[in-house]
Amino acid sequence: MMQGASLQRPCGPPGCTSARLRNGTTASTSGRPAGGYAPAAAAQRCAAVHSLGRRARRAAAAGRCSLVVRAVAAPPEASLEKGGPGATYGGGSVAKVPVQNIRNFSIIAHIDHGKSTLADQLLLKTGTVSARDMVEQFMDSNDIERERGITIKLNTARMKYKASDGQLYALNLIDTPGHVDFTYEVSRSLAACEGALLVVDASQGVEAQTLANVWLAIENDLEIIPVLNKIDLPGAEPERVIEEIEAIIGLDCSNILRVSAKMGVGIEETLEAIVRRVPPPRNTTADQLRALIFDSYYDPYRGVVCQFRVMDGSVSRGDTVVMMNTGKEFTLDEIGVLAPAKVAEFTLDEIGVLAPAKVAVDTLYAGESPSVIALDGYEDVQPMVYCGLFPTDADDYQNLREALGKLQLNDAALKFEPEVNNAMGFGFRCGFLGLLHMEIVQERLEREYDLDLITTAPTVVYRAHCTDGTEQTARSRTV
Ligand SMILES: Nc1nc2c(ncn2[C@@H]2O[C@H](COP(=O)(O)OP(=O)(O)OP(=O)(O)O)[C@@H](O)[C@H]2O)c(=O)[nH]1
Repeated sequence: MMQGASLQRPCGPPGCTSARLRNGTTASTSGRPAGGYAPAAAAQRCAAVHSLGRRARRAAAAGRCSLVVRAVAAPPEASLEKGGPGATYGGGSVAKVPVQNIRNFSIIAHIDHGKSTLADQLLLKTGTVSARDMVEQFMDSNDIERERGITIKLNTARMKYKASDGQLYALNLIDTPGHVDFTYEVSRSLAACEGALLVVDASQGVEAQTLANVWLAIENDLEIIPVLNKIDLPGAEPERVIEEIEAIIGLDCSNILRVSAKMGVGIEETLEAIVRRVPPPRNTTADQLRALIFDSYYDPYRGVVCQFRVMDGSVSRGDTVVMMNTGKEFTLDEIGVLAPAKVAEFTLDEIGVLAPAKVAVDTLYAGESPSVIALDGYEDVQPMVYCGLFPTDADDYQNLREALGKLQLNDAALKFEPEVNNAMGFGFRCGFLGLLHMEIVQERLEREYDLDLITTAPTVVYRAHCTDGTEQTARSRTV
């Protein structure tokens, strides 16, 4: 380590073989790459990470709006040129997209009403994913999502679309889960958008999560575009469902979109509706940076990667940003947008990302002023179901602690605290939003972090209002 130079933080994740110093130089660090990768592979990877920076710097100066990123190794042909307030697309084609041509939207619905299938069609229609590369539920990248056919995490993708007005638009999409246990993911997604496609199954009509998600969208002041999906089903009753939407939700359905995501019907109309009805983000490029982190995850190569929406100002690689809640400062090593899967388009313009930080949700800002007002965050979630998680091998206790910490970055609804049990030793008492959430967390810990776990029977907490006017809480034996 160089004398007199304080280590700011690793430029990559644990295992990356270099680190950035406060004096701007890069120094080598020793140690094996995380995850058991050979040092050569890590070094190669690290070089790819650094190479992204140049593109980011050129591109991001303009930025406004939006979603995220996961730093993806840019394909060699990805080009970012011309700078300025516009988007530049990879794959050789370069096009500018001014702020007024950006649309940030979510897809919300009750479980299984067809959100992910519709997202697939939008990706196909816009050419973001080729027909050859397309697989069902393309955006559900997690193995568990694929196996179970459900979405458990919000997923983002950026698409370019040439609308009927001849202009090119950048459409930033967030696909959300439908199951009630993952509602927290939906609320976070909606905070980063101006509009939402409300998908309703034409054979089932308005369901519990349709309503719950609509209220969330209304709370966030979003433009809601109703979409009647599965019109191809023999049991579809479009007219009855339209009446239901109007009566129960109060949405005007005179221009409702009639779609069959499965058969690819009504997709062009949906894209046009997004362009015409979802308002563009406000142009605040000249303001001081404020960005809302709506998701994050742990990458073994890069450390913590944050997905954020720039609400005001712009962001560039190399900027120093501050996490409002913790007051911690970070330098942005990489920024970019998330093309679904780690392929193709890698653009780094109006969108930004990535700061290593131990937060799942926070406001970022840059500059001197301590008077920056925090963006509305998210409500703190209250777990509904609890269970104890204990490693079968006591030596894995520390690994379990680390795994829970990393998983929590990607799942802000997960709560945990240490617990000691006479029979099982040291472990954690964990809180979940429901039984499915509990099952998924358990499965992710076992699969993604290679842990063998013993799980105690789930319990819920009751709050009893006693006749003497007191209030008591009690834990049920099992759910
Ligand atoms: N017939 C028909 N089936 C559809 C259509 N759209 C989706 N489906 C089917 O409905 C099922 C659920 O679709 P998904 O896209 O996974 O639903 P989802 O809303 O994303 O589900 P969650 O994310 O788990 O809430 C799948 O079997 C799809 O093939 C459609 O337009 N017509």
